[in-house]
Amino acid sequence: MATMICTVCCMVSVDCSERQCMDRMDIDDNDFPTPTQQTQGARTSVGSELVSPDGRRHYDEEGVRKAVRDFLVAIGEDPNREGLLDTPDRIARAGKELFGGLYQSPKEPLSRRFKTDTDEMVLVRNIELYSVCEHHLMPFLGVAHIAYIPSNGMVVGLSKLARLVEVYARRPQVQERLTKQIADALMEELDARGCLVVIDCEHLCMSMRGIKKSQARTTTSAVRGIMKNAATRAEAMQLICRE
Ligand SMILES: Nc1nc2c(ncn2[C@@H]2O[C@H](COP(=O)(O)OP(=O)(O)OP(=O)(O)O)[C@@H](O)[C@H]2O)c(=O)[nH]1
Ligand SMILES: [Zn+2]
Repeated sequence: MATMICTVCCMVSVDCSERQCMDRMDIDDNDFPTPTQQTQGARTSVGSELVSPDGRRHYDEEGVRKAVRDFLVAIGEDPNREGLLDTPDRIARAGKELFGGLYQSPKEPLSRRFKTDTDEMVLVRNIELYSVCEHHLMPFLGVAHIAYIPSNGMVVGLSKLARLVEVYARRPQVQERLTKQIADALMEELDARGCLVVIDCEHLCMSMRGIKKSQARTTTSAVRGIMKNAATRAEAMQLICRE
């Protein structure tokens, strides 16, 4: 029996259609490991290959497994002890989620537009965000707030804004670039008349190592188009900052 795998969210599921993922392909059930394979030590996962939108790079699961084994040896651990035996494979699979955005395009969430009869501001606040800082490969986490002003009434589903955040957060990142990329995608792919993106995060590389300032929060913003207008920007900021 054929199974559907979504090349957007990588979920193997019939539920995928409910997630409104747009780009799916048929694969064969035999491409997936059996339950037995999944629970064996030092296992090898067989699954969907992640390929970047331009087709130039793919996610090298075996390469990640080898690198993690080498890393464990380098820190003085024994990759063959029981607790670590599956770790290279776990990280190889986790990496597909954490860095899956490298294999997605902002076109995916933003292409399913629909028309409304208003060009007023749309704002989604407190979109949970987990990313990985490119300097230390440690998590940074917090929230994104996205406001935009549609043109000709063309909007996207609200969940697509959160999906857009995922596309750019699931990569080695710096917070400034993440903020800018989201704003640029809204202008280019959604053809918004203006947008404001505000991101507020804790960086674990500042909390659990180095300077160890766990209360520090970093806020970045990017403003584009007619949202640069002082009154419009102030309105958006007021809506974002309300309790
Ligand atoms: N601007 C910016 N800096 C970041 C981000 N994530 C991590 N950093 C910073 O990247 C910098 C890397 O500094 P380096 O001096 O190269 O590395 P380091 O010796 O580990 O630095 P310390 O964290 O100060 O110990 C640190 O100051 C981090 O706080 C980010 O999203 N944006
Ligand atoms: Zn860092």
